Amino acid sequence: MVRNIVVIGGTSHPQLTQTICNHLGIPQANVLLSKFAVGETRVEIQESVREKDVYIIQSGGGKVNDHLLELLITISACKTASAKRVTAVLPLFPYSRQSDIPYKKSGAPLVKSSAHTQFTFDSTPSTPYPGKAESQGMNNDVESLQKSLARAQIESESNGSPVKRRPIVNGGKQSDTIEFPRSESGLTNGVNGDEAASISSSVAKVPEFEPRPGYRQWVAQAGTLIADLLTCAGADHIITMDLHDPQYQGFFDIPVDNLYGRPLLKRYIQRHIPDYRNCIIVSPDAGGAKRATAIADSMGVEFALIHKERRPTKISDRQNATMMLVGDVRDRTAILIDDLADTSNTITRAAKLLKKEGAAKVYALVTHGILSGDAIERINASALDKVVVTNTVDQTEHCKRCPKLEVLEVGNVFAEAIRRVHHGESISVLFQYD
Ligand SMILES: O=P(O)(O)OC[C@H]1O[C@H](OP(=O)(O)OP(=O)(O)O)[C@H](O)[C@@H]1O
Repeated sequence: MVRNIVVIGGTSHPQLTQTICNHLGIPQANVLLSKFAVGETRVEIQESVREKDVYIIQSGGGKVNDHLLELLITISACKTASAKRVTAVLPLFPYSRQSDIPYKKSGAPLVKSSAHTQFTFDSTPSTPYPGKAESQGMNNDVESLQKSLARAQIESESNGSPVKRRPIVNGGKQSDTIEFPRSESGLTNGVNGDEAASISSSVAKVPEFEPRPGYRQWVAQAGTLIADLLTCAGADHIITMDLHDPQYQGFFDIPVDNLYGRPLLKRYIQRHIPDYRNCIIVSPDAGGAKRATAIADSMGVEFALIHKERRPTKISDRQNATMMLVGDVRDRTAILIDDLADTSNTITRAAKLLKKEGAAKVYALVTHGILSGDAIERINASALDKVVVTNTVDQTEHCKRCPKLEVLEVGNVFAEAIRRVHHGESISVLFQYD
């Protein structure tokens, strides 16, 4: 039994809090977590936390925004009640997939631009028009102009930017009408009079902004905000597991302990997958390759990689063409390793591809089984033989609906991390799994 320690469980995962408390040999703290009629979160700490070491267990997944706000208010409540130290224990860290864009402390994205720069929606490369010469560094000949227009169209199609579609000329032969701007001298910019005469001479206008699906210029990346909110609320320390992006730790000014789920996954493979030495570990996307190779290397088994191109639309055979396998899985047991399964599109599509490439069996071992929306139905209907997740997210309801699902317990790992942090011991032993 550890003393002077208080464990508070949020509403996201009561079972995990109970397991952690059982391991620590202490009862959960009395707290009232509810909502006012209007929908606002209400938190009441019903025992003294003065000068105590407080751990608040709250996972992502489910009603993630409600859980996050409840956590922030609980941290603040403990802090104002004079807790000595408050540690937020987030088995699944919310918003951790939204850490892509680095922000300065002042809030602006870390991009270089002069103070007078204004954002415009001009074509890329910039569109020539009367009075405006071709951009620097470009040759003023037809070929370079054609190339730049072609590039602009490819960019427009690949990233959804608001660059207007333009006809492309192939090898000097017009596949469609192409419009070049006329200079005031009567000559088209960069094209002599004869050449200009052979093509349409109407003036190209500066394209106007036309928002359309897929345009992501203003998609907020909330990573920094979430890190700042936790710190502002009063968190002194964060404990989490398998952060989607480990660099996210750098967003915090307080210590972050990112525990690994790999030892649990590795142990499962060794104990439950028949003839595991002949299996092949597969990463379903390039982002998870490091994670998967770490497990493959530690067990001395082979590794394969799937190149995934994410398209947020329905699954179809055509879409599967955007996944490509690098490696040989024929007649082998393939084990997909990933940090999380949310919609489960990634693992189910990967499983389909692996079976198509001749895999005998396909397992998916994932740390965070978020399984939102119709993920369970997708898994049930998929080529996956088994899906193994940890209970960083509550799996009670998922298990009832998914016979392929198996759950590994992480309560003991978090309890041990809490015990070690409380006593000021090293937790690096929890990172080792050989
Ligand atoms: O179950 P799903 O909804 O398909 O999501 C799961 C996938 O999403 C995450 O990667 P992400 O697509 O964010 O790419 P990344 O690994 O390159 O960051 C994660 O690593 C999984 O591969």
